[in-house]
Amino acid sequence: MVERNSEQNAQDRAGRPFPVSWDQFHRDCRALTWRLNEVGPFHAVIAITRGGLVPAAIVARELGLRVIDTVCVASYDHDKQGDLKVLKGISEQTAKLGGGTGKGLLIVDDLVDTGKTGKLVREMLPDAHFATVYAKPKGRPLVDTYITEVSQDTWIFFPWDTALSFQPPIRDGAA
Ligand SMILES: O=P(O)(O)OC[C@H]1O[C@H](OP(=O)(O)OP(=O)(O)O)[C@H](O)[C@@H]1O
Ligand code: HPA
Ligand SMILES: [Mg+2]
Repeated sequence: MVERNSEQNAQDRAGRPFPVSWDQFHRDCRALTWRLNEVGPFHAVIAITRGGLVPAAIVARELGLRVIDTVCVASYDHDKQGDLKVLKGISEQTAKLGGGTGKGLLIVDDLVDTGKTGKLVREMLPDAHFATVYAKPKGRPLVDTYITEVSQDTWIFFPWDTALSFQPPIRDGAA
């Protein structure tokens, strides 16, 4: 029997794998921006770190926005969610642009899963527009605009978390 390493077991626990390449991610971010372009204009983009930094850079570039702030939240240790910790909120300057409630601000994250992170940030900025590239059913009601929905038991593997590696043939048990 083939020895399965701990990373493979972690992926099994995480459910159906959905690997996303840089190319695909860029395309999905551009598709998201086409939708957001109909909704704006926005004063600033707020990335939920760290995953939101990548789509926020692409969306900001496409929308011509140069004011970019962050809300720094930590919760997952690989595929296990712990308590949410807000390590940094938005700056006073960005808060002013949003009139204190986030009006005209665009919050961007890579995905919503349970929706816990999105809920926390929405509470901080109730009138902001919340956009994600991917959405799972539990978190989807929190998002104003997203591109691709995946099932709750799917685990999305982002290109910045992965590397090319050998895959066994499908008939030999590859996912
Ligand atoms: O809807 P939820 O169940 O709250 O999960 C979604 C959040 O989880 C991931 O971030 P994570 O906390 O893993 O940090 P990271 O962005 O630094 O990877 C992802 O980037 C979202 O921000
Ligand atoms: N992929 C990567 N990070 C995540 C996910 C996911 O499906 N859900 C919560 N954080
Ligand atoms: Mg995140």
